[in-house]
Amino acid sequence: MSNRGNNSGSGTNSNTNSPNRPEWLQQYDLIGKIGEGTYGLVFLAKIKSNRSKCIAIKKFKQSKDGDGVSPTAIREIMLLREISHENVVKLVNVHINHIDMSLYLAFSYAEHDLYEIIRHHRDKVNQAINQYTVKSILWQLLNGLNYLHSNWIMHRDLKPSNILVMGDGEEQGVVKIADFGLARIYQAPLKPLSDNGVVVTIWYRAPELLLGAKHYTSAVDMWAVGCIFAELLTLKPLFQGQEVKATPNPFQLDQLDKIFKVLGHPTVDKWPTLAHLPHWQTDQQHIQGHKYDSPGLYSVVHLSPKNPAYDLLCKMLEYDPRKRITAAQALEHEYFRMEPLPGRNALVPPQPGEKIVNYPIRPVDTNTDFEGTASLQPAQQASGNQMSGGSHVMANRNVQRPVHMVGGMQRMQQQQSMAAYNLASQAAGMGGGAMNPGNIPMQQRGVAAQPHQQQQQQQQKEGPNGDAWISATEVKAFLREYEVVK
Ligand SMILES: Nc1ncnc2c1ncn2[C@@H]1O[C@H](COP(=O)(O)OP(=O)(O)OP(=O)(O)O)[C@@H](O)[C@H]1O
Repeated sequence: MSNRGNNSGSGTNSNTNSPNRPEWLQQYDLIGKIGEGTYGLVFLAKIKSNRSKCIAIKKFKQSKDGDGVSPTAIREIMLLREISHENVVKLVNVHINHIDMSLYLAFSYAEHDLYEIIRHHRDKVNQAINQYTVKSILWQLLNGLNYLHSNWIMHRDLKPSNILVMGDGEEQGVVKIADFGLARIYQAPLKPLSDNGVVVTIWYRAPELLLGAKHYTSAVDMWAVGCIFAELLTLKPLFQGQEVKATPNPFQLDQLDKIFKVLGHPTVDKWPTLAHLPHWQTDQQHIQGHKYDSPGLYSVVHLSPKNPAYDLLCKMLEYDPRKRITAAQALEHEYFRMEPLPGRNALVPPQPGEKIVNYPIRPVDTNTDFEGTASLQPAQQASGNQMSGGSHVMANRNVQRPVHMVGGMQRMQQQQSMAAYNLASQAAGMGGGAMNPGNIPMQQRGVAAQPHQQQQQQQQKEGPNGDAWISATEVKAFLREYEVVK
């Protein structure tokens, strides 16, 4: 068993303990880079005091103005710290390096994500994901989303790489939504289409967004869930539009074209507010003249129109956002009451004796440190992955690993059990993690100069490298002050 969490290998990034590292970093062993997104890099680290615990640290790039973290970002982060639900990834710590005002968010670590799981089935094993796993993933995704939506948090960028699945351990096979609310930290209504080479996908984007809706709702997330559901069934993205880059315009002709080809062109009859959308006119010029010979969604996803899975999918892909099914309604759908019933461990094999799928663990680039630069030391073995000295471990994407069973079948046998599970998850509620003592960055955009004494206090509390903890009390004080001076 090559569980990253249980491995005590010494594969840490050599720069972790360098004297130039921020003080807070001393509590982690930085293993290496695991990914890169629009807003920054994601790293795998272990907590020194508990080396069985892995953590994913997301380093955010500087904001466009290069002047640090905005008050809005601080607000959002405080909110994210209050979020606690089994199907939502936990934000465990927040760090700011005062030297360059870079922001680091530490999340609990998940070994798998849907992007890799789907890719594995499509490209490696050439076999559909079993029904039980699809249903369990979907149920947990909806459960997490229902919690976020009930707390007025929209994700706005749901896609397979943001849906994490826990690897070996007590939480094996539990689905966690990642990356929620982060777009707002950078005050972007929608993520940029392309920013320094990282491709941002529009495949999961709802039609109202593509048509320029300014006031959109949590229904945009349900559209994305529909697209992900279809992809779990077919292993292919449902609407694979060609992105038009270098424009802030949300109107994405090809993406809309791909959607209309499958679902037919929307009509004002079925979606009355359609005509008010800013790009409806543009759509008229480019698309409305087209005749779409819609093949029907069922033929694309290979489901019978009578199948409850198909019914649920159609309700998620309803054009009119006001008619689109909500997460709470979807959880009540007949699909989840039929065998196989969904369960907490989405990765357990459907039937005893059935083939277990060995999903690869995340590849780690141990040569990249927090600055995104190569470390001076050759890479070492970080976990179950065999890492060759000095070489990039990303090549190890295909390392196979057995998926181990925890406590045998953990499926919910009855609908009541799932309801109980739901309640238990909800009971975790807005627990609110304890805040760390310390300081907050005061050099905020648009904020009047801080009183001298306050600045001095801040300097005293900072670590030698300008790093600081965010404390709830001080952030609140800061926000109050900001509101006064605004
Ligand atoms: N908590 C986590 N545990 C393990 N891996 C994670 C975690 N959070 C993110 N990742 C992984 O890190 C990679 C990069 O994530 P990130 O969210 O930065 O980018 P993205 O989702 O691919 O793109 P974007 O930021 O543009 O939406 C992804 O493969 C993602 O699955």
